[in-house]
Amino acid sequence: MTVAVADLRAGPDTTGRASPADLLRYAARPLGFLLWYVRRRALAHGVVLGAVLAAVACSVGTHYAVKNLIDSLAAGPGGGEVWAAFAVLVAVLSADNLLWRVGGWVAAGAFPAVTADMRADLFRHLGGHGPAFFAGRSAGVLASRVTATANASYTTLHNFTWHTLPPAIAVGFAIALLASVDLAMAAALAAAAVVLGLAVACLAARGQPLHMSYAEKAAAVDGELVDVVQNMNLVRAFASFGRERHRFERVVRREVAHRTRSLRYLERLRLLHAVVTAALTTVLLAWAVWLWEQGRATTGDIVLVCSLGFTILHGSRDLAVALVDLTQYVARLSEALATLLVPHELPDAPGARPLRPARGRVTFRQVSFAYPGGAGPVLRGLDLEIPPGQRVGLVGRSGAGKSTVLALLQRFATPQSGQILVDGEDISRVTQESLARSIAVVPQDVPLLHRSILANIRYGRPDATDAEVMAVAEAACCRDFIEALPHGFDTIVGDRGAKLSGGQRQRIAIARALLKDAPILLLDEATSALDSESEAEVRRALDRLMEGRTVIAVAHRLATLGGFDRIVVMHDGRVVDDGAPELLARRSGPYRELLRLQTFQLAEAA
Ligand SMILES: Nc1ncnc2c1ncn2[C@@H]1O[C@H](COP(=O)(O)OP(=O)(O)OP(=O)(O)O)[C@@H](O)[C@H]1O
Repeated sequence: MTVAVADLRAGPDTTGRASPADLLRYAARPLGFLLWYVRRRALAHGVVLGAVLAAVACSVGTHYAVKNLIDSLAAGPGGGEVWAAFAVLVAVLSADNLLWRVGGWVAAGAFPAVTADMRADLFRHLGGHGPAFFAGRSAGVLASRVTATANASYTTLHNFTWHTLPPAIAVGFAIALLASVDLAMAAALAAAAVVLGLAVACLAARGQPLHMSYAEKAAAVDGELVDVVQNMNLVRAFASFGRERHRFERVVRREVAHRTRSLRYLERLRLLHAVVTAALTTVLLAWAVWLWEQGRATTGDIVLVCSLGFTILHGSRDLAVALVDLTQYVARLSEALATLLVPHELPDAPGARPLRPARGRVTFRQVSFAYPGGAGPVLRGLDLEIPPGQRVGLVGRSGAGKSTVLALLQRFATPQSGQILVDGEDISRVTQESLARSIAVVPQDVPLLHRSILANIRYGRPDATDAEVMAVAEAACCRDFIEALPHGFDTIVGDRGAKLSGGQRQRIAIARALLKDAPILLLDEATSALDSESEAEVRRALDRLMEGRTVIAVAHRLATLGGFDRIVVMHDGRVVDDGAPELLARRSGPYRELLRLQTFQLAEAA
């Protein structure tokens, strides 16, 4: 009973979530995908189906009840037959109306709930992808595909239940009833309806590539729009809005042309069906009158034959139109699923365990790595051993592979050979969630969600109390500037923190990392884009954050590594110099060369 009630409930179904493997089975099977979600709410959809079946039976039965009434009237007054026939007609009419409404009421909960389940599962599936997946795709296209899946599923269910199923059942019932009057006529109409239905379905299927290509072009419009909106500052800075407008209009024109081609194909099909239906209706009417002239049918029979004949012909027309529309919705669903249901690049290893609470020892053992499709190896047998609590500055020329070291440690990609260990555990054998909990990152370009400052800091530990959030904000030197904002901690930061300065964003990231309290801290150019005033504040905040943690900091400016225990110089994917900064500065080698170069550049700039 609990299951049955849950089945009728709206909102995402969190009990029977789809695993990535479940979802991927349906990447090329849009109807199977939809059916899978319908089955998860079998009771509700069963009620809708039952109501539609019964309602259509009543609709068709109405014709028979009218024939009965006419025959009773023709027999003349007397007896209670006329009123009995009248009562049957009223009962069938009322049941017809009521059953549609029962179906509508249950469907109003069930269909949106299916789309909620789908969106929840697709969102979860998206979350399992690594950075490489998102780097290669537009955020706008991905977001719009999730919405498109839900919309296409809803319209498919709606169309099937209210526009495809009823005429299909009506045609079946009507042919069965007609057979009680004239078997030959019923057989001929059945044959015509089947041939017509099949012809339209075949032609409709042939239009699938047209609908698919329209769906792709529609997705491209969404992607283009989001890309430009996200980069509006860049567009303005280069005074290129006019150029972007032309580009957008071109993409929209292309989408409109494909949409028109797809719609016109459907219109041609409808026209073909209308012409054939008109011809069949003429034949049917002539046949009915001929039967009456022969005295082989009563007046009521003629009325029944005519109304059932119309039901069959109009039903087959409605069915054809609905089927044609359905192919378009299924094409949209298919296109969206093909974009979204891509296997995860880096799933957890089978039987992966959570990383034990770590102290922060980091080991790279003979790690070699090349990006897929990249120019060649980026890391070549890299060896690096960092004991817990050590502060290491990673330096070297641009392209040496520094950021790649940080990316591999977070398991954004897997090395082709070698091992990366945290506290002695191979990170490819532990769950990615537990690894992420052990590492805090402060990057140069701080990602912030379009939420309040409080929510953004609390992201580091969702169960932190307000007092704990205030404490880390204080330690990260951001309390003063936050409290000076009009809404203080409740200020919404704007898209990706657009309402804050670079230094303010950086300090919020530091507060967030303090709250996370992970043993390993990665700093990726955390102070490179700041002026000296905000850099001093960020430095103070960073010093507090670094206390007692293993730190790996990628830095271009060697001056930002003051107070570090160790410097590792990378060149061409290898470690070429390694030691305490004072030691490296004293002896000739790659570090001293870098130091000399930067001192020279600074002097020149001065
Ligand atoms: N996602 C990627 N796909 C393909 N190649 C990449 C990718 N990311 C980086 N690379 C390449 O790998 C090499 C090393 O890049 P990496 O970003 O690790 O260097 P880096 O030392 O951090 O450089 P910088 O100091 O300029 O940030 C570069 O040649 C770069 O072009």
